[in-house]
Amino acid sequence: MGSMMSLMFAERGIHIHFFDPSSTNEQELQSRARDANLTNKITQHDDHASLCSALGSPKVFIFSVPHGSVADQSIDDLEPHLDQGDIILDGSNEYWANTERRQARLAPKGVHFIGMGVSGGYQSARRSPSISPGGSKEALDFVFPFLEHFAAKDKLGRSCVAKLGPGGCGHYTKMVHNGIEQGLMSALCEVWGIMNAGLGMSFAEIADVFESWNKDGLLADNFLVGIGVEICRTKDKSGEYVLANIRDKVVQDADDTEGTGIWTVEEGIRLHVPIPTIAAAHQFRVASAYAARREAVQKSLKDGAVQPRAFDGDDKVFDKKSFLRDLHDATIFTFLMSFIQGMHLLARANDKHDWRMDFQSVLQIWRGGCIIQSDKIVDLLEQVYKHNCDSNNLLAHPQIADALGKRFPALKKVVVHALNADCHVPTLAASLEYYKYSGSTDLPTSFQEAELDYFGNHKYDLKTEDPGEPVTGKHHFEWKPARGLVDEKR
Ligand SMILES: NC(=O)C1=CN([C@@H]2O[C@H](COP(=O)(O)OP(=O)(O)OC[C@H]3O[C@@H](n4cnc5c(N)ncnc54)[C@H](OP(=O)(O)O)[C@@H]3O)[C@@H](O)[C@H]2O)C=CC1
Ligand SMILES: O=C(CO)[C@H](O)[C@H](O)COP(=O)(O)O
Repeated sequence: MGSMMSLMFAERGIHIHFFDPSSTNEQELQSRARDANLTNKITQHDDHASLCSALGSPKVFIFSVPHGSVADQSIDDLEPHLDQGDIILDGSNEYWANTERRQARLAPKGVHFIGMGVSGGYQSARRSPSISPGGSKEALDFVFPFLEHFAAKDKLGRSCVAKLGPGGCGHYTKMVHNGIEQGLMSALCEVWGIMNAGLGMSFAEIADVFESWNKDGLLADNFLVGIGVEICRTKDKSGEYVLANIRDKVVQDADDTEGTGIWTVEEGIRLHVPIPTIAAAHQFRVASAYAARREAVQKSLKDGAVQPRAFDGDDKVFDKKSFLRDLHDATIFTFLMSFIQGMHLLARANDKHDWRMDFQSVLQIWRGGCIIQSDKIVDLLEQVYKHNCDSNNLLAHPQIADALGKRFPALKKVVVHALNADCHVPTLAASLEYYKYSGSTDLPTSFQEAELDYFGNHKYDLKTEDPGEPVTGKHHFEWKPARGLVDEKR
């Protein structure tokens, strides 16, 4: 990412000075710079002192490093050379609280630290990524014209960057982006699995379906659907589909390369915001990482493996064309749920930390250059935020209720068929249940509340009372008095 951004800046006239502790990385960037005829715009430095002495004032740095201690180490190394007014833009995927800790560390020196989410993978980093910066107003004002110039542009030519607010809100927004990303990717792989195993469709046929989805309706121009078409069509030199040989193993959470999905789920739990679609997607891919364990379980199953099968039923009963329409609706439903849950989390964090973010700006950042680009879904959400919505409860908005309500029967049909054929639908099913329980006023949790009161005196609300806020109820029933040995002798 770092070398791609360096090339992008250099290509547009900015002289880049860089440092990387790995000589292999340095040589790679030099070689790419030579290929792009940019060597006069890119200068390598062998230590931080040399790097800093080459820069003007204020010095502006961009980090693109693994999350965790690397940024702390880099700050340790830079600190002796930093002056008041210098700005560090951390373009890594970093935990928002680490960003705030670094801001607090550098503030007494008058050095600004901006948590700057960068999205779109290395292809976007090379051309123009989607950028979500958060930090001090002074530093954001200073770098904004520069970021605006380099950020991705949407269809109307507007930049996909905004001054999001103070503290760690920029990295928080990028974290939520990646949580949503996991929800979308899971939904898409689940419907791909249903088409492939359940409906027996070839990769080429699935590509055609994804292509049609990418042209019209709420999935039009969706980035992940678009690259899905190419993935389903790409063959290697031997003429085999590349996808056909890829193991079902997503490891970047399990090996700690990436933390954003983990932090999103943790934040959902910490802030009491239900994000079941995102959490299910995350758990699914974490489970997928343990391929050897899955094989061991499969061997131990007495009745054979639980593997996805072709759907039963003859063609007269099962209309494939109409089922593909249902799959389309189920995908939209689950995509929408990923966005809604992500936005609920952001709204809660925004309230808690008093970041005063503008959610329309967040949506604008996601319009171009990033992985969750879903222009039509963002159009819908933008309308919702324009018209007086409760940002903590988007499901109650009439336009969201309409978009989900009319697709719910299709999602239900897809999940039922998938369950019957043992196809995998963790996020589709989680979205379905979330919809059901979020809109129900008759949950079986009354029984759970009774059990809690029975054994723990946890108290409850009465049905006749106002639904109220999530605070402890006023009522306790003495279901069974606590009795000791003394009581038994009586
Ligand atoms: N890949 C992607 O699609 C995206 C990645 N990101 C984020 O961008 C950041 C970079 O990702 P990516 O480019 O994929 O990862 P890479 O591993 O390719 O790059 C990370 C770079 O940091 C260097 N590094 C490691 N340790 C240190 C250190 N102690 N001091 C200085 N540099 C160090 C690495 O060197 P070495 O190779 O020697 O370890 C490498 O050059 C990450 O935070 C990632 O989450 C954000 C958006 C998209
Ligand atoms: O940040 C990114 C895109 O926006 C990176 O591609 C990242 O590797 C995605 O990781 P994950 O799916 O684990 O969140």
